[in-house]
Amino acid sequence: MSTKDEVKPVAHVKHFMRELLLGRQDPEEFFCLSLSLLGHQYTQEQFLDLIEPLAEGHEELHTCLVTIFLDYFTKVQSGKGVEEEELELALTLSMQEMREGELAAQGPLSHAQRLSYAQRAIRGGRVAQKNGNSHCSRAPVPCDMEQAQRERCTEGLIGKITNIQNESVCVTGTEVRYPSLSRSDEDVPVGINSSQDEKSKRSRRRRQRKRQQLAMSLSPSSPRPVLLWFRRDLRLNDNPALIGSLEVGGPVIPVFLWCPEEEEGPGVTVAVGGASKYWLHHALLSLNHSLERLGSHLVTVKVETSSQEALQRLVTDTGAGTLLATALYEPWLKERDDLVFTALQRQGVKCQLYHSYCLRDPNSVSTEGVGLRGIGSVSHFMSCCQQNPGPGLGTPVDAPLCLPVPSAWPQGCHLSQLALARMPRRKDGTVVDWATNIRSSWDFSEEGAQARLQAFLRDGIYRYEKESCRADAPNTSSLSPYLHYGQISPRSLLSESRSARCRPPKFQRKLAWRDLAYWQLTLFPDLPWESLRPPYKALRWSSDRAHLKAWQRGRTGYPLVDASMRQLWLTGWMNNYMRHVVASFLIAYLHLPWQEGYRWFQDTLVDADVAIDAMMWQNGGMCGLDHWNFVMHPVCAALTCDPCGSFVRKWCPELAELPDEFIHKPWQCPTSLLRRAGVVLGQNYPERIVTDLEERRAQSLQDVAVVRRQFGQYVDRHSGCDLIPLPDRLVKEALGRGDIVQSGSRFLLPVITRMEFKHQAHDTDAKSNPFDAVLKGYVSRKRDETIAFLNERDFTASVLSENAQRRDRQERDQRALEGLPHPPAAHSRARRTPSKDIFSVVPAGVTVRHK
Ligand SMILES: Cc1cc2nc3c(=O)[nH]c(=O)nc-3n(C[C@H](O)[C@H](O)[C@H](O)COP(=O)(O)OP(=O)(O)OC[C@H]3O[C@@H](n4cnc5c(N)ncnc54)[C@H](O)[C@@H]3O)c2cc1C
Repeated sequence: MSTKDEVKPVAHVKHFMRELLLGRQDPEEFFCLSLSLLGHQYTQEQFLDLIEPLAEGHEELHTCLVTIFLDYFTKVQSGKGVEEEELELALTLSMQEMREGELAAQGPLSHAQRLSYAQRAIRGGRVAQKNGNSHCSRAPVPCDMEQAQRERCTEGLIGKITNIQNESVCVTGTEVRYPSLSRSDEDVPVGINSSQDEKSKRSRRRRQRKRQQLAMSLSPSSPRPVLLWFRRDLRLNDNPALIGSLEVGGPVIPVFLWCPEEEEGPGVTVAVGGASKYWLHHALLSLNHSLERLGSHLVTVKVETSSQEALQRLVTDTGAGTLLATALYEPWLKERDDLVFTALQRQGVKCQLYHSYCLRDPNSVSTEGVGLRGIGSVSHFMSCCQQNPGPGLGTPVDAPLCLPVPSAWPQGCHLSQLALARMPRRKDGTVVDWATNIRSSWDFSEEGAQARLQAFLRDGIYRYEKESCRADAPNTSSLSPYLHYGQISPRSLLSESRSARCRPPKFQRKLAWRDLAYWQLTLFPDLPWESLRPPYKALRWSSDRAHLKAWQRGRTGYPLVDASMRQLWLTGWMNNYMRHVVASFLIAYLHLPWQEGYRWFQDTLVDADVAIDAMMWQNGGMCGLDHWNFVMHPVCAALTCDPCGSFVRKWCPELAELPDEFIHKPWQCPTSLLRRAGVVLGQNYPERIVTDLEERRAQSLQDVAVVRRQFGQYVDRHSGCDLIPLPDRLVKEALGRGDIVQSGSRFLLPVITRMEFKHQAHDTDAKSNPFDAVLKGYVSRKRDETIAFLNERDFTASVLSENAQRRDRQERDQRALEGLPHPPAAHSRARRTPSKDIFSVVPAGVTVRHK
C-alpha cells in the first residue's frame, strides 16, 4: 500500500475504532472490518500499532483485540481446524498466564508488559513465517504442558477447552496432537457445564463463519456484491429473497431504507402509525441480531431524498451488481419499486422481486371462469384462486447458516436515527413512554413469532374453529404483527397449520382473507380513504369530536367497547371479534365516519396494515365490496365473547367488583350494588355517551336510505343491490360475460348488499325491519356454537345463498329440459335471516342510465 492509498482505509479504521469505543461495534467486528479495509498484510504489520492508543485507558478492549489478532494470524493461517485453533489459542494464553505467574513473584505486571508477551510472540511468528517456517508461526508451546493443562482446568481459564479435559493431549516437543476433535453436539462429557459449552460452541461457530467470510471477501475473484433490500420480510426463515441472494454467489449486503414519505403514499393512509413504527424498530433490531449471528449485519439508511437515489448511491459505493427484494403490493410502493428497478437496471444492476408476502401475488389473481358475482367475499376470492392457480406455494425453506460479507461495508446510520421508537417529551423534559405495555406484551423477534405459533398450535388452534370470538381467552394466533412485518411467512404458517393434529379450515381461510385484502387494494388503490360505493360518500356523518375521543380512549360508558379500546391502546392489539364490536359502535351507534376508525387503528395497532384495515373498515362502514350483514350490539355481543366479564374486569379495573349480571351494563346496576363495588358512574367510570341505542340505529338506517334514494343510479331497481363502478382490470376480465353492464362510459357492478338495505329499497314505507342486522349474543354453549357458525357465515351468507340458489336453479332447469320431475326441497341448515329472502340474489347485470 502506498502512503496515499493507506490514508483512507486507516481513517476508516480510526472511525470504526470510535464506534467500538462507543459500544456500537464489538471487537470481532472491528477486527474483521480492519482486515477488510487494510488488507491482510497491512493488518498483520500495522494493526497492533493502530490499536496501541487503546492500551491506555481501555486495557480490556486492547487485550481483547490483541487476542483476536493473535488468534487470527497465528492460527487461521496455519490452516488448522477451528477447535484446534481454539485449543492452541488457549494454550498460548495459558502460557502467557504462566509467565505472568512467574513474573508475579517478581511484582505485578503492567498492562503493557502483559501485552508485550503476546506481541513478541506474534512478531516472532511473523519473522518465522517470512522464513518459511510454518511451525514457528504458532506461538511457542510451553514445555511443561501438563502443568499448563492443570492450570487451565483448575483456574477455568478458558471455558472453551473444558470439554477436552478428560481426553488425553499428547505432546511431542513443540507439536501437539489431539484426540478426536470432531465431536458431535451430543457428545458432551458428563459433568460439563452445558450452557457454558453451548455458549462456547456458538461463539466458535460464529468465529468460523467470520473467517470463512473473510476468506471470501479477500479473494480477488469475488463476484460483485448483492444488495438484499429488506422491507416487510424481516426474517431469515423461509425468505426466498434471502435464499436468492445466496444463489447469486457474491457477498450479501442486507439493507433497510427508511423513507416515511414513500411509505405513506398519497398522504392519508397513516401507513406506518406510532405503534407499528415502534414494532418496526424492534423488528429491525432483532433482524440485525439474527444477521449478526450469521456474521453479517443490517445496514440501515435514512433516506434523504428518495429510495431510488439512496440505492443508486449504495450501488456506486459497494459496486453491487444485483438488487433483490420481496414484492410489496401497495400501489404507491409498487410504483416506487418499478421506478427504482428501471433506474438501477439502466445502471447495469440486475433486479429481482420475490413473492412471499402473500400466499398469492394479488396482481396474478383473475376472475376468469368464476365471474364477478359475490366479489368481495372470501369464497369468491378463493374460487378465483382455485380456478386460476398460481405457480404453487412450494415448501418453506430454513434460514441459511451463514451469509458471505463484503470486503467493505457501506456507511449506514444507527437504527435510533430512523426515529421509529422516539417518544414524546413533556415540557419538563421527561419522556412519555407510551410503549411500556406494548413492550411487556410482545416479543418482537422472529423467534417470538415462532414461539407464538407453537403455542397456538399446541393449544389455541383446538378452540379456534368454535371460539375464536372469545375476548377472555387467547384462542387466536396473535400472529398479525409478525405477518405484517414478514417475521413469519404466510407460507410457513399455512404449512405448519396444515400439519397440526386438528384440521383448522377457518384459520386457513383467514390467510385467504389477508390475500383478499391485498387483491382489493390492487384493484381499488383509493381503498384506504374513499368509499367504494358512491352513494355512501354523501352519507351524513357526525362530527362530534367528544364522541370520537371517548371511543378512542375507551370512555364511552359501554364496558365491552371501553375494555377493547383500552386493550388496543395499551397493547397495540385486539381480537377480530372485538374489532367488529368497536367498529359497529363507531359507525352504527356514534355515526362517526369509518375513516376515523381506520386512522385510529392505523396509529394504534401494532399490526396496522393498510390493505386489511381499509378493507375491514370499508366493509364495516357499509361502503366496501362486502357489506357486513350484521351489527354488533355492545351489550349483547358481550354475552358471546365475554360471558363472565373477565375481559372487562381486566381492562376496566374500576368495574372489577361488579357482579357478572351488571358487568356489561353498569347503568342498570342498583345504586347499593354500585356503591358496594366502588363504582361511581360519571366519576370513576363514565356515563354512557349515547343512551338510546335503538334510536341511534334507526337513524343510521334512515341516513343510508336517504343516500340510496338520492343516488338511485347506483342502486339496482330489481334487487336493491348497490352498484359500484368497476375498475379497468376487472372490466377486461368481465367483458362479454354479462357480469356487468355498460352505462354511458362506465361499467357498474352489482355487489353484496345488506339485507335490511335491500328491504328498505323495496318497501320504503315499511315500519318493520324483518332483516334487522343487530346480532344478539348468546350465553348458552349451544347458542355459542350457533353464533360461531353464523359469524362464520355472516361474511359470506348472501354469497353462499346465491351459490346455492344458482345451483338449485341450474338443477331445476336441467331436470326440466330432461323432462324429469322437480327435485325434493333441500334441507339446509338454519339461517339467521328468513329463508325466503327475495333479496339475496345478486343480479347478473343491470343497465343504469347516466344523466
Ligand atoms: C375493523 C377491523 C380492522 C382490522 N384491521 C386489521 C389490521 O390493520 N391488520 C390486520 O392484520 N388485521 C386487521 N383486522 C383483521 C383481524 O382482526 C386481525 O387480523 C386479527 O384480529 C389478528 O389476530 P390474530 O393474528 O390472532 O388472527 P387469527 O385469527 O389468528 O388469524 C391469522 C391471520 O390471518 C389474518 N386475518 C385474520 N382475520 C383477518 C381478516 N378479517 N382480514 C384479513 N386478514 C385476516 C391475519 O394476518 C391474522 O394474523 C381488522 C379487522 C377489523 C374488523
